[in-house]
Amino acid sequence: MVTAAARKTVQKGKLMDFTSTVIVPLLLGSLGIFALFRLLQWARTRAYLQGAVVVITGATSGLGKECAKAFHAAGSKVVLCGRDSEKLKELVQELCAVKNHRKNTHEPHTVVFDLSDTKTVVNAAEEILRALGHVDILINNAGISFRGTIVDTGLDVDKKVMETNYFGPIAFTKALLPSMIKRRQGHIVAISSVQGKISIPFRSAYAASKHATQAFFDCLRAEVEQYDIEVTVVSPGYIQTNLSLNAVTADGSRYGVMDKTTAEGQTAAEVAQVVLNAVGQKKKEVLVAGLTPCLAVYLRNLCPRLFFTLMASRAKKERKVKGS
Ligand SMILES: NC(=O)C1=CN([C@@H]2O[C@H](COP(=O)(O)OP(=O)(O)OC[C@H]3O[C@@H](n4cnc5c(N)ncnc54)[C@H](OP(=O)(O)O)[C@@H]3O)[C@@H](O)[C@H]2O)C=CC1
Ligand SMILES: CCCCCCCCCCCCCCCC(=O)OCC(=O)COP(=O)(O)O
Repeated sequence: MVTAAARKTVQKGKLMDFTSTVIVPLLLGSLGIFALFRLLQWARTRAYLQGAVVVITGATSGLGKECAKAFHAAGSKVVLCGRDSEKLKELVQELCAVKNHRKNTHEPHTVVFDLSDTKTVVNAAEEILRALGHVDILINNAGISFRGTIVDTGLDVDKKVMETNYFGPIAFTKALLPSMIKRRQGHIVAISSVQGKISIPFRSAYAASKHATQAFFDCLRAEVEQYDIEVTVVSPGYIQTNLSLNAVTADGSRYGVMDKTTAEGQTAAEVAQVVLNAVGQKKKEVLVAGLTPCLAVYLRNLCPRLFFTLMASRAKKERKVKGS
């Protein structure tokens, strides 16, 4: 007669057998496949970026500066664009100082121009093509933000934000696109924002420019697929940069406040790494934000009425705080 204790021992033994013959090999196998997949992804990204000509706008600070460091370290030939030649020179020195420790890095190029002046944008694109022959990856990163009520904001301010965040980047993209089409090769990145997908009060010009960016680059992606040109739209949430400090206000003056949300955002280096991986993996779009902004994006699409109510109450609260 088999006792209950003996039956239990047999069952335990079978379970251990099953664990060691099925579950453990399955787990190890999955882990191995995952590690191999990540290794292949890493190797593909490295091969894609090594020696690639990568043009980055707004390289003088924040996310653009960190992208410059990340792509330079990955072995790309970075072309740093900005308005301030001194800041660009300092960045080149910083990158070249790191170069001594790393193989396969290239001396960065710099191009000085203002994105809000379309003529200089086209000249800059020509200058880059003359100097380097082609562009593999264009990262449209530069931008400014805005704080103000719609009723108080002059149209010149709306235009300034649109010129910098929308018309400048699209003019630059259009100027470089024919050479990419000719080579049937290229990758265009637009740094948009969560506010390219949802609009929050007192950011009208900024949210409008980012919605326009999203729309333009979505159209572009579809139109250039036949030439094997990639388009990646990156939509970050708050990043610890000078964006809010440099934001323009209703009368065109500088906002000059480091918002708490910005100060508590992700680091620019973290987001730059996400941009680099998204490029390497040829992602079509990436939302790089915390849970609340991501939920807000879904809410806007799935339950717009609730989203609009939340935004109206946010506007009311913000007005009360400012006493206006
Ligand atoms: N910080 C955040 O919370 C978020 C930022 N983003 C986006 O990230 C991008 C980078 O911004 P971020 O790094 O945060 O902000 P920063 O203010 O730190 O950097 C903005 C960059 O854009 C450049 N720039 C501004 N205006 C012009 C112009 N007219 N012509 C040429 N360059 C110009 C600035 O140059 P200069 O040094 O000369 O001023 C600077 O290099 C922007 O597109 C922004 O909308 C998206 C989501 C969140
Ligand atoms: C089911 C629960 C849903 C919860 C939804 C709550 C909705 C709350 C709104 C949250 C708004 C988040 C806004 C995020 C905006 C953002 O990340 O923008 C990034 C920027 O571009 C920052 O620029 P700014 O100049 O505005 O600092």
